[in-house]
Formats: sequence, structure tokens, C-alpha cells
Amino acid sequence: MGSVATGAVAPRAAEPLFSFGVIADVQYADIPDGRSFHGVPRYYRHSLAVLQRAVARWNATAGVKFAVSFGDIVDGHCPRDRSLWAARRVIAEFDKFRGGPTYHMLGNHCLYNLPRSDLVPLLRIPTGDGDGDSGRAYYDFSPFPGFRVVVLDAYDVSALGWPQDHPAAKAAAAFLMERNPNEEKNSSDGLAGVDRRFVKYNGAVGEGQLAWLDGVLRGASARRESVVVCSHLPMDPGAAYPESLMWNYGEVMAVVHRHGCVRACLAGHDHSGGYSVDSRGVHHRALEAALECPPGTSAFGHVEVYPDRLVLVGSDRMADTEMRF
Ligand SMILES: Nc1ccn([C@@H]2O[C@H](COP(=O)(O)OP(=O)(O)OC[C@H](O)CO)[C@@H](O)[C@H]2O)c(=O)n1
Repeated sequence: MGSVATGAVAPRAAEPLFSFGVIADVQYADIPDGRSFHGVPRYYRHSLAVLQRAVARWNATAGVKFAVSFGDIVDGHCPRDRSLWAARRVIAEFDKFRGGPTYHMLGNHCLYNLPRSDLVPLLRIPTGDGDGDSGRAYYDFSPFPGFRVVVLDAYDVSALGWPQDHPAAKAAAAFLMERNPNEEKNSSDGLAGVDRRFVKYNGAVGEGQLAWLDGVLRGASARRESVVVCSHLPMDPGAAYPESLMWNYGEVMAVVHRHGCVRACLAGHDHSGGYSVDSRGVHHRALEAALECPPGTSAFGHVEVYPDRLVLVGSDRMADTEMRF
């Protein structure tokens, strides 16, 4: 998506309340460089160097209290029998961040080679029920008084990661069968406009998660908190290509807009990045992918949080973006 704001950040007058690190789509694999389905170069080994530079920068920047990885830490091309090792290697790099925890979320690539029942504990995703057996992978936390971060599971309803006979996998298969005419369900051929999102590598937030989100945002509104929603999949057509959008982004945004406390929705998945402000003033920022940085270049950043705005301070391939509330 080519609409990322650059150079739009006003001079900073005061210290931020706190900051957090961001990086998306590391998609590490110990394999030679390759290309996406559409021919875009992908640097599977160099992406680990991008992550290392991100962690070094976060460690050197005052006030970075936590980091968020927007999913896809390991690429689907990683040999299956090396995927657990690769995921652990990436997590070990995140663990060198000394400012606080890294919060993870599920992306399609991790789910290609690792079942979600393994990924949820590996990524230390808080499950809400204490044992991780439910596969639940959405959560929220308050990093600072007056602020809340919500992490969505964009593959709650998905053809990826669940056992084939799981209700979520069956629902996803039926959903795709109804909306995507292609035998290859990763293909958006023949689909028009935002319907091009109805492909197998995307997913949806399920009913239970929608109800949970409604409750979290109701509570946040009552406490007058400002909320940032994080998701692997983007949720506004202005910030991402149609092929990258969450299947039911409209349902999620209806819940978000009902409460008026969400200031920004941050996402990964759309590797070229994008930015928009929706009709209700919510900022949407899809973050540029670490995977597609040619050697020597980077895409990571940190978000400075002020009472009235968020300022994404990006590295070279991640554009700066100011998001005023
Ligand atoms: N037309 C297509 C597009 C993709 N595929 C296959 O689907 C798998 C996932 O694609 P990939 O580009 O690797 O997904 P990412 O999550 O890295 O990127 C996000 C998208 O670009 C968002 O738009 C992979 O196996 C592809 O080969 C396909 O068959 N047909």
C-alpha cells in the first residue's frame, strides 16, 4: 500500500509518557533468499539481523517499556522439522530486549508449520484460562495508567493451525467455499475489490472474541482509557491492499466504533505498509515487513505515546507516522 505518511512528524515538545517497540513479519528461515508469490524479494536470513538491530535500538532508547511483534516470526518455507528451532531462535533475539516483555500474536506463516497448540505457549500468549488448551490467543493489558493495548487473534476462525475437524477450521472451510470460486483458496482470482480478502492466508475474529472485545472496550471507555488495537491482519481498506484485510474487519470495526476509545489499529501482514484514518477518526497503520528489507536495511520502530497522540518513529524502511487523537 503506498499511502504511508513520511516526514509528517511535528517537532516533539515534551517527553512521551512511555514508548513501545514494533516489528512485523520477521518470517525468519535459515534458507537462501527467495521471492513472494508475486515476485517480491524476501531475505529469510537477513530478517534476523533486522530484528537484532531493532532490539539494540529499543535497548538504547529511553522509555521503551515493551515490544510488540505483529506475527509471522517464522516463514512457511522454513523446513517443517526446523520450524520449532527457528521460532525459538527468533524468540531468543526478542528476549535480548531488556526494557520489558515482547507481546506476540499469531500470523499465517507461523501456523503453516506449527500447530497453534504449540505456538500459544511458545509465544507466551496469555490464554485467559491458565492452561492454553483452548487455543485462545487474544488478550489485553494496561502498560500505563489511562492506556490499554488489545491484541487480537486474527486467525480465530481460520483454515490454518486448527486440527481439520475443529469447529473453527470447518467454519473457515465453509466460509471460503462460499466466497472464493478458486480451487486454490490462496488465490483471489475472480474476486473484486475488498472481496479479494477471502483467501486462505487470511482469517477472522470469531463471535466469542467479538463479545470479549466489546467487554474490554466497554470497560476501557468507562475508565476513560485510550486503546491501541494490534492485529496481524489490517482492518481498514485505506491502509492495506484488499488481499491483506481481515475477513470480518467490518464486524470488528463496528465494535471498535461503538465505544470511541480506540485511537489506533496497528497491523502487520501487508508487507509494503500503509496508513489511513477511518471515517470515525481511528488511525490504521500496517507496518512494513522486516522480511523484505534488502541486506543492510531495516524496518522496525518504536511508538512514542503522548496524552494526545502516538508517534511512530520508524527506521529506514518504516515511515514515521504521527497519529493525533
Ligand atoms: N495469489 C496467491 C498468493 C499467495 N499464495 C500462497 O499463499 C501463501 C501465503 O502467501 P504469502 O505471500 O507468503 O503471505 P504473506 O503472509 O507473507 O504475505 C501477505 C500477503 O502478501 C498479503 O497480501 C504462500 O504459500 C503463497 O505462495 C498463492 O497461492 N496465491
